[in-house]
Amino acid sequence: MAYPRIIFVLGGPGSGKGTQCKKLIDTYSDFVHLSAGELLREARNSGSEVGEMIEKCIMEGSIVPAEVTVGLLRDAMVRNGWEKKKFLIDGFPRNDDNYDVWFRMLPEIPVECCLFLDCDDQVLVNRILNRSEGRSDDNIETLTKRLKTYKECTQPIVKRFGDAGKLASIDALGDPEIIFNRVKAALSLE
Ligand SMILES: Nc1ncnc2c1ncn2[C@@H]1O[C@H](COP(=O)(O)OP(=O)(O)OP(=O)(O)O)[C@@H](O)[C@H]1O
Ligand SMILES: O=c1ccn([C@@H]2O[C@H](COP(=O)(O)O)[C@@H](O)[C@H]2O)c(=O)[nH]1
Ligand SMILES: [Mg+2]
Repeated sequence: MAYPRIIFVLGGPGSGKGTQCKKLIDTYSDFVHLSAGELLREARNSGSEVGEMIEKCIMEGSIVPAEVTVGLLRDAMVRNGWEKKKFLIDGFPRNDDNYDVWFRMLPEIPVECCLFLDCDDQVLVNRILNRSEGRSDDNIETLTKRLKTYKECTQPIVKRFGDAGKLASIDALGDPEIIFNRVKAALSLE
């Protein structure tokens, strides 16, 4: 059986994960972009108890239990055609629980690397507060909590990938096109 290739994409809120993933799928037809946050935003509208729990986590900048998120990611991979694809998993894994449950639920899928977009706090704040996508969590109160969660829970995950020799880290300051050149170089594309 041919398994998909997995590239996790991490970075602070506003570091450009979605922007760079879009550039990758527009350039390379075998890439599929799955944003964990986007899948959760869709799932919160289900009207179920799980939907209410997701809404609470999003507004608190906290992390949804891993079984929920990994289930959504796995279903999305299956919908997209499991085999021979390269999945960009954007905004996941965000904490130890995410990391451990992913490898427990999907042990057979090889993870190629984690692409990490490194960006200053002040730049993150400016980008998020100027984003005009109508996201309910793009306000200073929730953003402050998202940044705290990122530092306390997600940065240690970046370190875990580094310790495993699977981290592709790039400077995410500058023009999106220049950053895209760094992304391609970090992923050995072109
Ligand atoms: N290199 C860049 N320079 C300036 N603005 C940028 C850059 N990259 C992205 N942006 C803008 O910053 C905002 C956040 O970018 P994006 O949505 O890609 O970030 P993200 O990492 O996916 O954030 P989140 O974690 O909140 O989903 C968007 O308005 C985007 O257009
Ligand atoms: O794996 C994940 C991804 C996201 N969340 C929650 O969603 C929001 C928004 O995520 P973005 O990546 O910025 O779109 C995030 O603050 C978390 O509350 C999650 O719990 N788990
Ligand atoms: Mg995003």
